[in-house]
Amino acid sequence: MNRAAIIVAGGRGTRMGTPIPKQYLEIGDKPVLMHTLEIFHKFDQSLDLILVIPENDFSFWEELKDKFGFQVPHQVVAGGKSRFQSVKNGLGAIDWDEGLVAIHDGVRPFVSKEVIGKSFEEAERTGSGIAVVPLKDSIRKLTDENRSFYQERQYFRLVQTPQTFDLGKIRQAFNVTELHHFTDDATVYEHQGWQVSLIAGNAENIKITTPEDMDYAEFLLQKSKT
Ligand SMILES: Nc1ccn([C@@H]2O[C@H](COP(=O)(O)OP(=O)(O)OP(=O)(O)O)[C@@H](O)[C@H]2O)c(=O)n1
Ligand SMILES: C[C@](O)(CO)[C@H](O)COP(=O)(O)O
Repeated sequence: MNRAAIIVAGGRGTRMGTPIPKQYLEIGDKPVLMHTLEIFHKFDQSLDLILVIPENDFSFWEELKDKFGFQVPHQVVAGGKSRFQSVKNGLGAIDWDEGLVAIHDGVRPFVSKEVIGKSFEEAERTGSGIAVVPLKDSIRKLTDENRSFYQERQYFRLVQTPQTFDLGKIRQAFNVTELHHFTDDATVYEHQGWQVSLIAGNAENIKITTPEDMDYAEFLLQKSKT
């Protein structure tokens, strides 16, 4: 069965606030994005890897690859104005029609190989495999009247990536006008009336988003080496 992974890194990292977008910041010995590509390559060396970055960053990425001697084979595709558009561009770059595709945030370098494997297995079985984790904190729902209500947290999950799909189905799902609530790929798939299948993610699989995440990322990297 054909298998690909689209690593989306077409964002600007405004919440991180660094002059260089967060996907290119170094943790340990190399940029975040290189750690992410490496884990997918280690998972399966025959996986087609598609990296989506802003077109303006293409030459910068070439410089980074030279500087860090980065050898993981991958195809580079231009990002879009939103994550939805970046994923859509990535889907368009796959040159086969039947198989499975994992969609993963470039800024989640600590996904485990086990989670990637489970997401592919579930997508092969049911059409989709979405990594999620339980909540650790209590949660409250806010209302427009400035009130808040208790919610039963066992009915909620935090959604991660990878989100892995049957390629034909996810291509069909992305062939729609973008809606504001399409913050992830599961939501786009679900918009077709199809139910998504959840799998257990790993707690370390954080999305590097704000400056304090960089310190935690360094800690996680060191921990993974011990
Ligand atoms: N036009 C975009 C926007 C986001 N992403 C990617 O989607 C992932 C999750 O997005 P997020 O963490 O929100 O990244 P940014 O959009 O870069 O961050 P911010 O919202 O703080 O600007 C990231 O790997 C990001 O690069 C993308 O490929 N194309
Ligand atoms: C896809 C995602 O990482 C799942 O948690 C998340 O929805 C991306 O959201 P963002 O608005 O791009 O930060």
